[in-house]
Amino acid sequence: MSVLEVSNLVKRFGDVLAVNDLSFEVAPGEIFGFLGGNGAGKTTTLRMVLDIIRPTSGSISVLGAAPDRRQSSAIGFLPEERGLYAAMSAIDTIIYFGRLKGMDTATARARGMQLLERFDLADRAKSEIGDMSKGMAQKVQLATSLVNQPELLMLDEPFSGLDPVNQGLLENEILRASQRGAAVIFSTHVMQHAERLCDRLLLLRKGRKRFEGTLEEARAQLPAHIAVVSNHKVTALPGVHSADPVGAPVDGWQEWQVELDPGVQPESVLEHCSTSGIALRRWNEHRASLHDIFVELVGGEGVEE
Ligand SMILES: Nc1ncnc2c1ncn2[C@@H]1O[C@H](COP(=O)(O)OP(=O)(O)OP(=O)(O)O)[C@@H](O)[C@H]1O
Repeated sequence: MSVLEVSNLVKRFGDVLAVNDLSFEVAPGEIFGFLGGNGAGKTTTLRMVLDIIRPTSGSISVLGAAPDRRQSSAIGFLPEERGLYAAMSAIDTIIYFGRLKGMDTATARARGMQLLERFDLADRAKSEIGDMSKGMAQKVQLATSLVNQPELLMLDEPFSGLDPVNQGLLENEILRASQRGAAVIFSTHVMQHAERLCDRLLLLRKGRKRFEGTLEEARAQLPAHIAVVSNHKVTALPGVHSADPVGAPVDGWQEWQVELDPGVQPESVLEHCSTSGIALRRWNEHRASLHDIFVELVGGEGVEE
């Protein structure tokens, strides 16, 4: 059973079609990257899942039921707009959120302390949020979303504002939640995190789904590029879309930059060369990164290096 099922979801704000006929599912234990440029509709979708705003049409099922704030005991959410009570201590903040989600104080305190230890903040448990750095406060807020060991963890831009060490801590927490069986959805503009973590990803463009699948499936949408050195003209090989010579040949050996037809696997061209007796001296595949895929499928806006 899916933890989250979104079907033909539409959200209009006046003239703005923020979410346009969006459908997807997320299974237990799955890490699902929710990617798209600025204004693509990511936050709007997450807010509908949380029942903060209502869809114009379409349906959402969270843990087998329509969104309802009473489900909060099974959900963890890190909002894009961070904000906690400045005058409350870190541990009291986590306990407060744990209580809101139906936990007893002792369990919330024990889990809160475990999380603060993992986040390297145990010695700041009694510090007020207002006295903490932005990144520290963000880790406390992350702890509030994890304290109830949610079955559905939704993190809106969780990496922004964290230094590389804390980004690594966050990656570990995402993996840990998924290993525990939670479905994890996170939105990001930073493709490397999505590339490392996601089992599947969804690319959203102007409210519409542009792609959903694994990273490998996303890669298959783009033509493969290969650098090759051969004593043979490679332009006419089957599966080659274009081949441009690089520099002048040396002793009859020419370097080529080759683009294959979409969907053609580099191995099939390599196999053809070997069975046809075409000699190759060098063969380097350039695998498309998620950054390349994002720029190609969604457009360049809203992607960070
Ligand atoms: N409450 C609202 N009233 C009017 N328009 C809204 C409202 N909330 C969102 N929108 C519009 O809906 C569209 C989608 O916004 P949303 O915040 O969901 O995008 P996003 O993908 O989260 O973007 P970002 O990466 O910039 O956070 C935008 O055009 C935005 O202006």
